[in-house]
This record gives sequence, C-alpha cells and structure tokens, in this order.
Amino acid sequence: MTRMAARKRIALVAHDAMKPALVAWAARNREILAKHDLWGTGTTGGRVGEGAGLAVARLKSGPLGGDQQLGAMIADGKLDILIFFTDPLTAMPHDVDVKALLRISTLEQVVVACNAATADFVLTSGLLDEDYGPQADETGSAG
Ligand SMILES: O=C(CO)COP(=O)(O)O
Repeated sequence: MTRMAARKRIALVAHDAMKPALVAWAARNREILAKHDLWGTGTTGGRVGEGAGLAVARLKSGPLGGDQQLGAMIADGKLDILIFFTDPLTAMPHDVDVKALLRISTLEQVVVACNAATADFVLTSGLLDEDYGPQADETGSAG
C-alpha cells in the first residue's frame, strides 16, 4: 500500500435527492477542493462544476456505468478519496453498482464519506495537507 501524495484524487458523487447537499458542501469547500484533482459521475460532476465553480472530470452517469468506472479507477489505485452522498431513503436500480463501489473502496483503503458530517471531518483531518496513508499491517491484506 503506497502512501498518498499531497495532491489528492477525489471523486464527488451524489444520488439525486442528495445532489443539492453535495453542491452546497462543495461550494462551501471550494477553495480546498480546487487544489485537488476532482472526478465525478456524469450528472453529479456537471452539477458540482456549475454550482460550485470547480473543474470536475466527468465519467458516465452513475446508473449507466459511472459507479463502475470509479470502481475501476480505485482497483487501479487511481483514487484516494470518495465523497459519495448516498440517499438512505430511496431504492436504486443500480444498487449492485453502489455496493460494488463501496466494497472496492473498503478493500483498497479509499477514504469514504457518505454524508456532509463525515466529508467535513475528512477535509479538516489534515489528510489533504499531509503525506498520509495506512501502514501495510493496518490494511488487513494477507501479503
Ligand atoms: O447514481 C449515482 C451514484 O450511484 C450518481 O450518478 P449521477 O451523478 O450520474 O447522477
């Protein structure tokens, strides 16, 4: 497990009901987020780009493969942080994709925040400023 560099690769994703909350969160933290490389699923990326004035590289829409694209990035070690405002009150047709994304994030020691409280904690943790990362014996991997 390699330690993360100072410039982080951050994915921003929100289910429809949570998109206004994510846009508001991103706008409030625009200055910090602008110093990092931002990715987003299609619709979320567009909304955050317009609403928060941030440059977000857009993948496919989540239900159309965007969650899986993020999962592939994580499997390839290309993402450090996943800010994913999930909707806890609505069933999703692509629930399997959501679960797969959260599962590979867990496996690969990606920092995940599923609500604004945790996302705030991540941003104020020092993680974005320092060379931070779990040690090999903390990852649970056999090798
Ligand atoms: O559905 C999503 C995540 O599961 C988000 O996708 P969109 O950003 O394209 O709406």
